[in-house]
Order: sequence, then structure tokens, then C-alpha cells
Amino acid sequence: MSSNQNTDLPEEEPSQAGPSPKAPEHLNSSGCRIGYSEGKGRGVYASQDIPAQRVIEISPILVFTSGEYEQHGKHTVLDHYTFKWRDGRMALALGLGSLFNHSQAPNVSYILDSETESIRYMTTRPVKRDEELCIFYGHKLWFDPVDAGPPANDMGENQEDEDGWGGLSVLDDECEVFGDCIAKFMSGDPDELVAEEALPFTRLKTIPDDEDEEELDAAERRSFQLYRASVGCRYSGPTTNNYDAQMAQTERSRDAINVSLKADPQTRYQDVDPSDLHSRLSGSAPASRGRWDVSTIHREGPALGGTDCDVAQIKVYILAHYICSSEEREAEEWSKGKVRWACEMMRRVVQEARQAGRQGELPVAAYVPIPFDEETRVASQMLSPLSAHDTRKSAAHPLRHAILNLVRALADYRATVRTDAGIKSPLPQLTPIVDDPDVPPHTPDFDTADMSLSATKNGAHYLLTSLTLFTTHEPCIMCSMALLHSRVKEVFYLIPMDKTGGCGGVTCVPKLEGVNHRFGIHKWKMDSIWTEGLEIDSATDA
Ligand SMILES: C[S@@+](CC[C@H](N)C(=O)[O-])C[C@H]1O[C@@H](n2cnc3c(N)ncnc32)[C@H](O)[C@@H]1O
Repeated sequence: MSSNQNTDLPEEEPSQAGPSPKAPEHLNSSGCRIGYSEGKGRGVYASQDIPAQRVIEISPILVFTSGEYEQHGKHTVLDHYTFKWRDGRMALALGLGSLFNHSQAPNVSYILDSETESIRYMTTRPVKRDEELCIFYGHKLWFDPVDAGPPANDMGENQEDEDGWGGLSVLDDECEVFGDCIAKFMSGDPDELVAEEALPFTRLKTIPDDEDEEELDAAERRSFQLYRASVGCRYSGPTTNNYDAQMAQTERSRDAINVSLKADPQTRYQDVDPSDLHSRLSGSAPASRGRWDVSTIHREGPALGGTDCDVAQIKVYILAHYICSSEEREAEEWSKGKVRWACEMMRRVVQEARQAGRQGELPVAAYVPIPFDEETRVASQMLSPLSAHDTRKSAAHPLRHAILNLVRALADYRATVRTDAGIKSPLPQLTPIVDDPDVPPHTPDFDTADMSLSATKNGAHYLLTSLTLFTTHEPCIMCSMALLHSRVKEVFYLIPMDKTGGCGGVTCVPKLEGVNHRFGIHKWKMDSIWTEGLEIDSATDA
């Protein structure tokens, strides 16, 4: 398990080989139990449905000094269970910690907490009852994994410097700071709200001070046109000023409502009575000042377009933007669970960038996770996270910025995704990470082939509508513009680029007068260890 695998002694089979004995009746307070996993020995299973971002196990550790381990531990079965702690020491997780099996698509992440000498395990997505809970050991395994599914990211074969739990030692360095940052949010109620000043990021203001009620009214009118033209397809057409609209990521956004449709011979779209939609939506608007900007509608029912237009009733799922004032938007609340999610996603993008750096690329990466809220997950059809890194060096192409690569990958993903068949990405260097091949639990039953056709016809398949993007470096002006065009919901970045940045560095693109979309900008508060290995010339566009 460690990178200190003994090479002098003959390899012994791990203890789980042979017929499986009866699993002990061990059940921890989070609903994890021990079970047997075909070909893997014992494993940890969910005995009930567990939501995302829940701490499911805190394992105290037993620490071996490096001398002890070299002389004794590594010559025993412990070598399959221990992993690198700090200062060359090795740790054995007690409790359920040592029984998590490996998966290429893990549903559990963990952090090492040196203060309490323990490891905290946390779900990264909702887990169903009786599902196995797995972590990711690293890229160089010492056994043939049972789930030889898609790799956990695009790091592929080039993992010379990682070795089983040694892969975790990369995390270990990061966790020293990531852990301290994340530790604050790891315990306690995931629904507990986090005070603004305690958030691990700063929110930048992207709405000009003089944006007033009058403009909101104008936005409302445009948003009506928007949804009149977008039922049943992804919107990309006429501009709409949605003021970096706060997503309605609550129960309201997945309302299934019935609307009357009639064929519109002039266009491919259906004509919808806006008052019908609006009255239903405005009834659930949280504040009178707010406006609903319906940007994505997923339908359920017969195909739209062509001769099928004269459908009388159709069920649609609406992903709505709530157009709000700056005060309202700034008041968006963050729960502990959501902060944990953001920390984990930021950690992933940092890992991706470091890996790119080790491969000789610029250490710049971007990552679009599966949305935190289930409603947005369902409505956005984002069934798998996507990551990309800068490939300017290997491609000898000046435009291969991480974000442009990601937008391109997302466009292809949008155009090819089939909700019933998992993910597809035609770009080999941008293999998506499959966090959860079975999600989302409430996928609307729309016709995916028809959707992709609509997407291609509309040019809408590049849109980042409702999605959050994490990136290591402040996007350059070109990438900020691409994000704006893609209608990203919000961007988190770690390293400000004072000489080239388009999100506050040189200028703030989403704040410019006349732009047709505004997105949220969050500057991560961490520096030094988070940013280690991510150094690029300050004059470089990221
Ligand atoms: C930390 S232990 C996990 C618990 C172990 N299954 C047991 O019964 O004690 C690591 C060992 O589990 C097995 N294992 C873990 N994940 C596996 C996978 N995906 N496929 C096959 N074997 C796996 C390997 O034998 C590995 O050495």
C-alpha cells in the first residue's frame, strides 16, 4: 500500500484472499457497515442513503516511526494498509478507515488531520443504501483493481511519481494546509451556515453600483423573450442581461409545471404563453424585486420540432436564474457542506495543475464539478465533472489555455452526452472524471438525441449556464470573455494575475459596461502551500 513496498521478500497475498468470513456487525454512527466486496475482500458499505459532503467516518491513526516501519511494518501485511503520514512516518487508520477499498471513481474523499491524528472521510456525492464506499488510492496500484473503469482524471499512465498510497502522499503535503483550511468545516452540521468572514474565499463585486431597478425591469423584458424562444432546447440566442443572476438552486428551480404549447411555423421553437410560466414562477419568487430569468428548460414528453409541435401539454423542468439586486446576490448563503464541496473542488483543480506541471505543461488547470445542488445537477445535465489543463506547450498552440480547453471539452460533452449511457468526451487529453456513473437520481426523461440536435443547431452546446468553474489562476481577459459568453454562473480562482487577469487583475470583464452577462468571482484566500508548484510568469495569460 505504501510506496515502501518490500522488494526483497516474496509478495504475500493480502489477508482477504480465500473464502469470505462473515462480516462483523460493525455499524458506525453515520450508517457505514462492513461488507464483502467481490474480488476486493472487506469493504465499507452504506447501510442507508447518505447525502453528499457528509463526514461518514473519523478514524484515529496509529503512527509508526520511519525506523519502525522500515524494520518491521513494511515486511508484514500492514504494508497493504498503512500510508504515508508526515516526516516519513507511516500511519494505520483504525476504525473503518483501513477498510475502504479503492475505486477509480471514488465516492469518498478524506483529509489527514494532523492536529487530532485522525483521518476524516467524507462523501463526495449522494450515496445510495448498500452502495460500496470507496476512496481513490492513487495511480500506481499494487493489485489489479476490480473496477477498471475510467480513470479518476486525465493523468493516465504518466504517474511515475505516485505509488498507491504514495498517491495520497501528494495529497498529504497539500492536506497540511488544505486540511487546516478544510478542518474547520469538516465537523458539525453540513447545513449550518458559514459567516461571510469565515468563508475560505472572498467574493468580488461584479455589479456596477449604478445598476438600478430600471435596468432590472429591462432585464425582465429580455428574459421573457429568452424563454419564449428556448422551450425544449438550450438557449444561446439573443442576449439577456441577467446580472450574474443568482441561481435558483432551491426547490423552486426544479418545479415541474405544465405549459401550453402550440406549433410555431416560423421558427423551430414553440410559442409559450409567458404569462402562464411567469405567474407560476413569480408565485415562488422570494422577493418582489427579483425577476426570474428562465435560461434552461428540460422537457418531458413528445419530441419538439418538426411535426411534433402541436403537443397540447408538455411537462418541463425549469432551471431559472433569479435576477436580483447586488445586495440580494451578496447575501447568498453558504452552508458548511457547500464550503466543503468548494474546498474539495479547489483541491482537485490544484492537483490537476500540479500534475500538468510535472508533465512539462504550464501548471494551470480548470475544473467544472457536478453542481452541489441536486436541482442544478439535474437541470444542467452535468453528470460528470470535467477538468482540463493548459496544453500550450505540448500543442504548440497559443490558444490552448486551460479554460478554453475546458469550454471546448464542455461543448463536446454537451453535444454528445447521453444521460442514459454515462459520459462521452471526444478529447483524449480531457477525459472527464466520473464521480458517479449512476447520477442524477432524478434525471428528467428528455430525449437526449433530440437535445443534442437542438444543441448543435443552436450552438448552445458550449454553455456553462448554471455551472461553477474552479481554476488555479485568475482567467486572462480572453478566457474571462469566453466564460462570459458561456454564461458561467461563477468562477473560483486561487492565484491573482495582476498583469493579465480579466477577473479583477487588469480589468474585470463581467463588470464592464454593456456586457450581456455577469458572473460571480470568488478569490480563494489560501496561498503559499496551495499555490506551491503552480508558479507561472506573472506576465503569462492564464
Ligand atoms: C486498505 S485494504 C482495504 C480492505 C481490504 N479489502 C480488506 O479486506 O482488508 C487494501 C487492499 O484491499 C484490496 N483492494 C482494495 N481495493 C480494491 C479494488 N478496487 N480491487 C481489488 N482489490 C482491492 C487490495 O488487496 C488491497 O491491498
